[in-house]
Amino acid sequence: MDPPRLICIIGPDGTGKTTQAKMLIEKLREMGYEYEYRWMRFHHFISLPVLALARLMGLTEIQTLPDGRKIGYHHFYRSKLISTVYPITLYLDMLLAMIFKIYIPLKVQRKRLVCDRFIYDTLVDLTIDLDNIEFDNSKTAKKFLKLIPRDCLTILLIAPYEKIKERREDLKFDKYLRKRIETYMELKKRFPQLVTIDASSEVEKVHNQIVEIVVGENESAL
Ligand SMILES: Nc1ncnc2c1ncn2[C@@H]1O[C@H](COP(=O)(O)OP(=O)(O)OP(=O)(O)O)[C@@H](O)[C@H]1O
Ligand SMILES: Cc1cn([C@H]2C[C@H](O)[C@@H](COP(=O)(O)O)O2)c(=O)[nH]c1=O
Repeated sequence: MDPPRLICIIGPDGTGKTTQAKMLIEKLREMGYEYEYRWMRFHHFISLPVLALARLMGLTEIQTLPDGRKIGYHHFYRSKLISTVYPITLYLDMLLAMIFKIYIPLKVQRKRLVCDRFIYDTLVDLTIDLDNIEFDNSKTAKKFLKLIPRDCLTILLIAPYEKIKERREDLKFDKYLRKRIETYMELKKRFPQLVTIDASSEVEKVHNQIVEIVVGENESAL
């Protein structure tokens, strides 16, 4: 059977999504399937003025790391206005991104796509920004979820905090990494359709597991 035409790899920072998405595209190409890469996080267009306003209101904290890199935190739960308006504008941005980056290529151009991050990651980002663990149950979250095509295969890469910290120096400074991992664990419970892989093993092992899920055990040796 052909692999699904839309494959999404989601999960906390540093779990290997980009690495695995690229390896999967290469493997599928060798098998005769042309897939395109899509990065599906942070589409800010309509939400941009809201982000700017939030910054003016002092709701954005910027942490500068010893090497000069910066990590931004959104404390949007401190403002009723921003915590109401931001998810709606982000939804509209996601809708636009879905139309141009996913629906048209998938349905009109008949392309095959591997996404590095997807709508579930945006729900996790919003859960953290709004400090609302129930966000994925909200009306807005349901609207986001409705954007997901029915035949989409979503693979969640998960790894323990200590493992992720080893891989990416900068992430040990991220104040919300633990909370982010916990939020993905909650997501996994709520959405059993997410295929979860322990991403703490070596790159090739994780890759083989993904290939097995995508093309089925017998065909992966092709
Ligand atoms: N299974 C693995 N074992 C060890 N190191 C890995 C593994 N997968 C990825 N890495 C390394 O971990 C780092 C992060 O990987 P990658 O950028 O693919 O993760 P990511 O989930 O896309 O991260 P982010 O979302 O923060 O961009 C890279 O240096 C990569 O080489
Ligand atoms: C892969 C990719 C990344 N970025 C930027 C956006 C963020 O600042 C970082 C990390 O994003 P990730 O989702 O955690 O990988 O990289 C980008 O602008 N475009 C990309 O294709």
